[in-house]
Amino acid sequence: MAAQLDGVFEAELQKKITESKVLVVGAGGIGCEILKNLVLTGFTDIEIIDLDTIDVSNLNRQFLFHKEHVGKSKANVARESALAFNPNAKIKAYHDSITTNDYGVNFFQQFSIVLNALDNRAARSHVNRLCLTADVPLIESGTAGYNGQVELIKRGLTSCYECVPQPAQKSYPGCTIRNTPSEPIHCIVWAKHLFNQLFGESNEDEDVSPDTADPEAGADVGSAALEKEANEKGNVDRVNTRTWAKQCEYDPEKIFNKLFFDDINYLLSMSNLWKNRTPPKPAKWDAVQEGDGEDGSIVEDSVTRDQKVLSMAQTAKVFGESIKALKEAVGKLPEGDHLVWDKDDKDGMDFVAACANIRAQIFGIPRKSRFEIKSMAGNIIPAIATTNAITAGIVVMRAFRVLQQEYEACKTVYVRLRVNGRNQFIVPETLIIPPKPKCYVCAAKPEVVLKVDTKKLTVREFRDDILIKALNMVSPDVLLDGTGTIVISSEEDERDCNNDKTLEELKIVNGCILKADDFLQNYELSITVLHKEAGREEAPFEIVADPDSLKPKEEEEKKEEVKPAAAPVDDAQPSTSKGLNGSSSNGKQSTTVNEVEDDDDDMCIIEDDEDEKPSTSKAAADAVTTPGKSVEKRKHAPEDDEPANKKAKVSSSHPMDDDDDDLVILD
Ligand SMILES: Nc1ncnc2c1ncn2[C@@H]1O[C@H](COP(=O)(O)OP(=O)(O)OP(=O)(O)O)[C@@H](O)[C@H]1O
Ligand SMILES: [Zn+2]
Repeated sequence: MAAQLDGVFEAELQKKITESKVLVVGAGGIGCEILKNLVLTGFTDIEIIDLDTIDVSNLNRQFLFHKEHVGKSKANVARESALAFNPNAKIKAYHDSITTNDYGVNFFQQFSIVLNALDNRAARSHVNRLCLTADVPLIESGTAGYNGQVELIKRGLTSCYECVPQPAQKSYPGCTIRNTPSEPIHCIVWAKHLFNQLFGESNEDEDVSPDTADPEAGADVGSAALEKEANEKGNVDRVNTRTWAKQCEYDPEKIFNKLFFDDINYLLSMSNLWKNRTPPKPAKWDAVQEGDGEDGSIVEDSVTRDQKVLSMAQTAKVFGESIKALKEAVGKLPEGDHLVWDKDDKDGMDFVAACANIRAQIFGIPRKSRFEIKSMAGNIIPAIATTNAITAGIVVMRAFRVLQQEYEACKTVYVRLRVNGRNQFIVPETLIIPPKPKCYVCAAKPEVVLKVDTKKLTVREFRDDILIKALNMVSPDVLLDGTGTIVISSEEDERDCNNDKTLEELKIVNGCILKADDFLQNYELSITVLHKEAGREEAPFEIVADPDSLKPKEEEEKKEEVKPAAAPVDDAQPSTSKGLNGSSSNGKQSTTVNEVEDDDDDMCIIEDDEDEKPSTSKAAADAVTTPGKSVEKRKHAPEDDEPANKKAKVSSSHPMDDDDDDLVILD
């Protein structure tokens, strides 16, 4: 590699590049560029993960992929193509989602640096949290059209991805969507919801039926209308939309007439809604088919079909065809499974475009071409290959700085379409933005690492033996981070059904993070779970924590002052993995704990080095205390036990004016 030639990079950087191990998350527009840059600059130990397969629409900018790769795993093909640049590189590809439990804290800890090239918040937040917990620097990047951004996220130094809440995606009031649409986007959102009701994962909030609770309609107007209609016709049995559609075998005519005639008539009966609005005009399948003199021919040419606003008769045909195709697709799935709407899936897109346009016509809203609807439905801002390339270039330049621990040079960078007053189109922030003290993700809060056999420990044992007995909580609530699943609730009975399940059964496995909150004591803990198979002789759990950050058990505090210190663990054993154990409620004790005279101790806490707060499993433990006590520290960390990767201190007084970040500041 050119970059490995002497003189291209300074020797020290070259060495760091060769020795580092990098994870790239996402092999799309930015990910492909990053991978190529890494390989060309001499990185040789790289892992890349992407859950997706290659789509034709990716080929214009994701240049590691070609026509023959369509349908194949992005991560695998990106690996193969990048190896052509440097066959000596070691690249491991995962065709998987980074959010699955296989990629926990242990997985992240192997890397010197993580480079995000993702396209969604959920995955970004997930990687953000894992990198913070694993204390691995993360370079986050993103582009939207001509704009790009590269940002370093480093625990304790910079703000994290979630320090500032991301603006919520625009949402529309349910009543507007269900009852009174006035813009094309309202009809598009309704059509996407309808897709989910009929074929996808239905969600009560996304019901597409007229909304009788609309405050504008006035009390009971809707339900009165419904009763009247039901009495007259005897057929308005509002069963679940999917059940109803299945019952009528997804007959396009019946679905059309229900959605666009019956439901619209029903809306009309809510007369308050139309006092100051143009009322909708119900449409009947037969009448629309006839086309009222319109062109009703099927448009074969896909470009025209995409770009032209079709006639209503043509739209009705697309509606019918797409329902047939989607019915077939859903029929092939196992019972209970559902389709997922994707703008790139022809039938799903046809269905949404057709339904949105039919509804728009009924409400007197301008109809749109399929192409326009696709952009709006997929929230699409066209991806620009050059922005991705520039952004990925900055990502890798930032990676060099991080490897050299020159964090203060890693200010966030923005890529812009037009130059600013200083003639820059690649614009760095003036400061490193520090963590937000109240950030619920990265603000320093007590962290605990729990090593436990997740296949055996039950939720009840976790609550009673670990949270209550060992960590001194009183009435904890516990959430699984990332998914938000409630594992333990302080509300009586709310989650009792979980009690006899193992942690693994609740998807709490290696690397998961639990947020435990005991609001009675204003006591919050972040618990990183590490799975360990406990041998018969071993205690079932082990906790690594900074005892200063744990709440003492108040009444016991005094009583235990005279209690003997913890087990005489050999001072030369600073390891977290030896000799410091807990015991389960069944009273089985580990060998080490047996040495404690007063062996009603449930566990020993391994305390992190004070300077290394907030603690992580990475920090070497250096003292032992007994549980429940307000922590008598026995400091015995020999100097050479300091973790090698102690945080680099960042000097805020570092003179920035001579910043030689040659790539980024273009004056
Ligand atoms: N949870 C995840 N785990 C792994 N990869 C992910 C995850 N979420 C998203 N990705 C990947 O991140 C990449 C983001 O790339 P990009 O923004 O170019 O998206 P794209 O889907 O390739 O393009 P477009 O959205 O413009 O059609 C995609 O390849 C996507 O599959
Ligand atoms: Zn934060």
